[in-house]
Amino acid sequence: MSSSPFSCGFAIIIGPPNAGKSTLLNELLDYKLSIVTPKPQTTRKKITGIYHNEKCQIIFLDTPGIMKPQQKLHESMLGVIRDTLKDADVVIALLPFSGKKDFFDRPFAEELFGNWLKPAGKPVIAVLNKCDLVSAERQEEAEAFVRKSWNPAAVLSVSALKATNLPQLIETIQPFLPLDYPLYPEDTLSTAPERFFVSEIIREKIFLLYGREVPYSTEVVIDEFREQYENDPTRKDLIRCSVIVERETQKQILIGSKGAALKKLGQTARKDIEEMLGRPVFLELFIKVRPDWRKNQNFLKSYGYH
Ligand SMILES: Nc1nc2c(ncn2[C@@H]2O[C@H](COP(=O)(O)OP(=O)(O)OP(=O)(O)O)[C@@H](O)[C@H]2O)c(=O)[nH]1
Repeated sequence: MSSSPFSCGFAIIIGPPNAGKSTLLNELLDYKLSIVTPKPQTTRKKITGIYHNEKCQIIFLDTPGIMKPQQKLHESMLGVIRDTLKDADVVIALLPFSGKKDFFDRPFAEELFGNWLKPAGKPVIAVLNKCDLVSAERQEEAEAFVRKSWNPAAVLSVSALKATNLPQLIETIQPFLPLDYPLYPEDTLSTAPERFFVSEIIREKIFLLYGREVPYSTEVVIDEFREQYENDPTRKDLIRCSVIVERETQKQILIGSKGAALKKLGQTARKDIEEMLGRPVFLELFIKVRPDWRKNQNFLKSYGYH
């Protein structure tokens, strides 16, 4: 633990799908870094978000939700989580209140603490999210239960959605950060490149605009990102993306009748991309069918999953 007036280090947020990790990160950083949608498993790559205040700098490593490996994509996600755990100074175990009889998914919590966090040997802060769904009494019961069952370094109930107890969360994390100097300049929100956020915005729009199985079968690849506006403000930046799907029927759904759905996707994504970049862009989307890409190791590699 650090007793220095300034501290800095890496925190990993780990929890089940839909626990609220992206919401928490976005709320803490007051900026839309990782995508947030109501469907589980929308976060597929590690994102680094950086929180600053006058006392600390916390470099957050976001992870995909933990789930049973049912297909190759999921195995690769689990690998990302294991690797990210090694880099962390402190672990935020995010358990969402379920609103049901049990406080939260107990078998999952057993597995998380027993199989993942104990072997990793890192200090763990148990953060019980979605506390807006339960009474204060129930929060206290749940906190006591977590302390007794797994004895983490700290336990705290928060609501990422309503921004409840978030300053307390920062204060709880701070003593576990080992460095006494910041690793990044104060205005750095994330080290991930702009093109990563562009693809995340497009993926978010696909999740929001299309129902059924389509979003889960989709990957977005940036083929070209030509920055021309800075040198010549009469020319917009050009972004060419491939939207990869598994089947011809999914391609038809993405395109929609007379291309209407694809047009809407392009328009809504472009608006957010321009807002994020602070400059105008010309966005081109190409839909490509790659049968069963999620089961193919070569495709997974070429899309950045290792
Ligand atoms: N009531 C309530 N809902 C929340 C809270 N935090 C997040 N949610 C909701 O829970 C859902 C999932 O939130 P995300 O932030 O996408 O969850 P995630 O853990 O990043 O999900 P994955 O992408 O599956 O890993 C969304 O509908 C959020 O609005 C909270 O504090 N209270």
